[in-house]
Amino acid sequence: MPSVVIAEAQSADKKKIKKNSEVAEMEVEDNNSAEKKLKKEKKEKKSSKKAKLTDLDDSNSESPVKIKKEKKRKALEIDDNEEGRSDNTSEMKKKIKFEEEVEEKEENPNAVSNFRISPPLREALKAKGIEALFAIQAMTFNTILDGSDLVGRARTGQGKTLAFVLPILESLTNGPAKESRKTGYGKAPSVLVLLPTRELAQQVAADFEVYGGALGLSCCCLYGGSSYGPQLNQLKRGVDIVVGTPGRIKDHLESGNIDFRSLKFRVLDEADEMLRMGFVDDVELILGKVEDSSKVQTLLFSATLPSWVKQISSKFLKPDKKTVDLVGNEKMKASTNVRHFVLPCTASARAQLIPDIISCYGSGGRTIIFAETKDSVSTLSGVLPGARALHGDIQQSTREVTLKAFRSGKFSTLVATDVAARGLDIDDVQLIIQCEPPRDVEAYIHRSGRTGRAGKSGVAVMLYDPRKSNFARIERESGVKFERISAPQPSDIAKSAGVEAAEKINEISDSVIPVFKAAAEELLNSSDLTPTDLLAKALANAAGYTEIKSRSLLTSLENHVTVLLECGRHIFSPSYVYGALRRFVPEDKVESIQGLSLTADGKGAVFDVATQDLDTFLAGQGNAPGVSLEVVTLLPDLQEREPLRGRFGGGGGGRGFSGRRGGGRFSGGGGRGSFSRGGGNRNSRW
Ligand SMILES: Nc1ncnc2c1ncn2[C@@H]1O[C@H](COP(=O)(O)OP(=O)(O)OP(=O)(O)O)[C@@H](O)[C@H]1O
Repeated sequence: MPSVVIAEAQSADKKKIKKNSEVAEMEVEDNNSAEKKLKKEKKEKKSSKKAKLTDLDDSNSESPVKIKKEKKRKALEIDDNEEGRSDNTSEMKKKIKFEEEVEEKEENPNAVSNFRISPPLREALKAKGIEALFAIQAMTFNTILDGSDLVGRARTGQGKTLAFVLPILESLTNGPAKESRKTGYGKAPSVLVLLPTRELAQQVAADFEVYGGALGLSCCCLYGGSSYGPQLNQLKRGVDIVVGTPGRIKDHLESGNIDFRSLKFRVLDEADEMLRMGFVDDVELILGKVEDSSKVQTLLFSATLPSWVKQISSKFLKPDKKTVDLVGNEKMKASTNVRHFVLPCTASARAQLIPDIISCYGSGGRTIIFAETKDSVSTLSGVLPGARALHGDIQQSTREVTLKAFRSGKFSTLVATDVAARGLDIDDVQLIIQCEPPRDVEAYIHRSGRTGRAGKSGVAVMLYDPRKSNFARIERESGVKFERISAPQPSDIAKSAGVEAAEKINEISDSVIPVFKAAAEELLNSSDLTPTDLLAKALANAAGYTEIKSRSLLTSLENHVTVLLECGRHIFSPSYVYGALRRFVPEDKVESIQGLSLTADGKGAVFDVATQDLDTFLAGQGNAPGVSLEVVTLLPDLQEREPLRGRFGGGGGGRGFSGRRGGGRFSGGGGRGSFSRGGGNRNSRW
């Protein structure tokens, strides 16, 4: 049988789901001979987010299409019966309501009412504002409810959690798992969900509590860093669903606190991350504890599917498992609801620059900043006004308080390690800032996926140090086409702050005038400035500005400008530029330039110079025939840099590239070996 994979071609305002057999890397075979590839095209109206569906397998279930046709037929029947009885108002009302329902369903085949979702669950969804399923949910619902193992893949923020929560709950209460499900005091769990981080486990458990609670099902969350007692009590009383992180679940298993004999479902969410975090053995041990896996349905959901997922899925999922892949071979792997920017910035300029990026791109919402190490998270959160830190060394209870406060809007800037990159779903995160390119493309996809969720839009800004970072690989592998931007200039930000301050002046009560008038007159009389200039200063003061500094384009340093050097011939190496500068600029000034980069056309080089040294550079050029220097306000296209090769080594004795790249970015230890989930190493990443 051919493999069946559903891929989604998604654009900002249109989703198209199509069959794509090339994507079938996963060797997922659909052995159902009655498999129907039901292509369903639905014209999009009004807003954009309705997906075109290809039903995977509706051979023995009521498909949305069937339901819709049935309802339409019934509506027409009522129509016929109603002829000549137009005075029967209650019947008429019924008819109108019914027709409205039919219309709604025709308009959106993913309407919740088109699925086998029972009324209490429907109500619970409605209370959360969910009236229709997202594509990944619609495409997996019947498959899961009808008993298949499944690998599900969709971009970040597309609703993978409910894609397994809803059919599992229906199966336990109204579907195949209902009969054999254990009930009563001390019942063993029917569902096990494994997640890589504590925060994620709590988030998924909260969904099970809300929606499972509506059906009378109980859930407990088992994660490290919290006391065993309450978890043990819950397990003893009996729960339907266990959600947790591998380490703690393993501990409970080994202590004999959990019994898997009644298990009906096991779910691996963000399984790639569990392996990356060193949970491989724990995960395999836990999954292996299920004695008869033929009686258990296994589901694996992820936003990214690196090749090793094949191993896990072929080891633990049944051979006739299905795959629903809404990303597939699509070039763009990251969220398409997000605008992706890159901005050159050195580590030392970050703290100055980030508040301005937030002003420009934060849209007044929440911002998450990702830094590579716990140390840099602590440092940055300490210097950014109103920011708080989240990383693996912070006590669990504090982590929970911090996240809760962030969710509830008590503060709006969270600085975190990758502990917050996966799965976290926080409302109104408008902006993601990454302090440097992450080491792998998956991390980029997950970090930037904390915004632009559930159909909303967002912005992701990735900072990079032009001397040592290279984002070409991330761009290539994620399919993201980065928009290159320069640092927001303080003058631009101050301008908009000035407009706001001026607006506020109009709101100030006239009662202040008599009190401040004498001081105002005194100021006018004693100053050489015009009233307008004085008022401008007053506005600056009100907006919190005492001076305006310029910011360079390459390193985003304040009080630096970016200079373009050309010499009428091709420039092959930075050392040539250093050599040229030494002909007319003192050595210490040459040493002080920052971010030297060659232009893409090879005809020039750009570098940042301290504003106070600019005159020395410009005046000196007269002594070097053929060399021209010019301050630029727009960065030209630059040559890409391979950070780890010695291409720019040597530097002609100047402050060359090689000297600065010494320690590399991750001094805490290279490669995957540096991941530590136990904490302790302040340079480690979690
Ligand atoms: N059918 C729906 N209608 C409206 N909102 C929904 C629907 N399904 C899920 N959501 C909301 O969408 C958001 C994202 O869902 P979820 O966290 O499951 O995404 P995800 O695909 O798991 O993302 P990630 O890969 O980042 O973990 C959540 O806030 C969720 O409540």
